[in-house]
Amino acid sequence: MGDSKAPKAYQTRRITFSACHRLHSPHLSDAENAQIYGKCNHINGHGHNYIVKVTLFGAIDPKTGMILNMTELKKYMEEAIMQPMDHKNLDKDVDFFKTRPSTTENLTVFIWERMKKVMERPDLLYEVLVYETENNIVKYRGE
Ligand SMILES: Nc1nc2c(c(=O)[nH]1)N=C([C@H](O)[C@H](O)COP(=O)(O)OP(=O)(O)OP(=O)(O)O)CN2
Ligand SMILES: [Zn+2]
Repeated sequence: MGDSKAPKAYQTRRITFSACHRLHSPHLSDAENAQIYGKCNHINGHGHNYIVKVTLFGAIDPKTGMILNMTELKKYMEEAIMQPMDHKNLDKDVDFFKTRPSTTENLTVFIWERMKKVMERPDLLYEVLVYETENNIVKYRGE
């Protein structure tokens, strides 16, 4: 069976990491920041146990039975997500968030861009889903 006729599937791996941040935009005044972000703008910051789900979409290789070995995906997620963000202060330790607020929306974009850089087959990347809390969830598909 050629690759074009192989069935396609979605493959997801989940990881968690811990980080602290505060919501503060360099594009807004202190008063605007306080008004828009409220308690999340507090100077002391606060922490989250983030959950990230990365989904790939692609053909199931007829020989291996896999889209991508989960061990490879784990390695990519370690490099793209855990190394820069786990147990870090997102605003101070990650350059990406020095020019934009560390919202969950921007986290999904950061993870998407990092995954694209580290993956050997970046065309397989389909979706990045981030739970900031169990109630606050953002997904990004590179649009
Ligand atoms: N659009 C966004 N809005 C908010 C974001 C965000 O990333 N994108 N983030 C925050 C804060 O970082 C904040 O930590 C949210 O915490 P909290 O309000 O405590 O979380 P919950 O909504 O889960 O808490 P409840 O108990 O359900 O109130 C704020 N806004
Ligand atoms: Zn927060």
